[in-house]
Amino acid sequence: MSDLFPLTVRDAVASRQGKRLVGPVNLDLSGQGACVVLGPNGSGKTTLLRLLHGIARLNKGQITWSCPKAEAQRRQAFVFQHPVMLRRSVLDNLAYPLLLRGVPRKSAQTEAAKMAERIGVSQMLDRPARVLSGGERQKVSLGRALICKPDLLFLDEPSASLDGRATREIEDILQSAKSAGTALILATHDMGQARRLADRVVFLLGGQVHEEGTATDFFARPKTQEAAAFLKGDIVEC
Ligand SMILES: Nc1ncnc2c1ncn2[C@@H]1O[C@H](COP(=O)(O)OP(=O)(O)OP(=O)(O)O)[C@@H](O)[C@H]1O
Repeated sequence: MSDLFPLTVRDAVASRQGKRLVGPVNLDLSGQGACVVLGPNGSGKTTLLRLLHGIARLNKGQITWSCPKAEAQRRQAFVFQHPVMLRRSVLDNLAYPLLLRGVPRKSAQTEAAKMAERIGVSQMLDRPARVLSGGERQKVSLGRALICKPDLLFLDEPSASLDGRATREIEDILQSAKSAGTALILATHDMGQARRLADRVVFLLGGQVHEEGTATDFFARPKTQEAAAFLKGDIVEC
């Protein structure tokens, strides 16, 4: 299997109704560890993640992977801020992506039960997924994304509106996915989470990459006034 990374973004622009939402963006990501995308509300974090994953339309520029695009898309998954649960049990929600890939039901359910163990939902396998709490839904959605062993996982605000314990559980799952070799690209407003998970940071302002670098450098020595102000918790306008 060829490499998915590096990911190369050249002069990428997304516009809607005559308004430029993102771009031009230039980025090179190697795919090691977690890249955290930071920026004020409306700076383009969600749009950038969706562009990279191929679920938002690119108006100009190029996004290229080191393997063919269809293969790259098969090797990625996306966890949304508000996960949609299928009208099925927790077990069947977890098994679903494997069924879509042609894995026989019995094997898919065996794998789903193992994943449930890993993400801490094995006591609720038969429960309808739609009655789960926000934190439980987010864990199932993560399990559903990880069950096909993606090389890259996108996450858009994975623990927004979750409490400390649920956030910690989500981060534990992410840390172990990261250790197992899954690259993460994650948008978050939670600066504690960014500091705990990030290996690299991309800081967006007004739809453009304002600053980018290692997490150590970004948090200790931001290069721009705007990033320094953002880290201090000052209001930074897009
Ligand atoms: N389909 C669309 N049509 C028009 N404008 C859009 C569309 N999608 C997003 N936008 C606008 O693009 C800008 C960037 O939105 P985006 O959701 O990517 O930002 P964000 O950084 O993720 O924001 P937040 O932190 O509030 O979630 C915003 O001004 C938003 O209103």
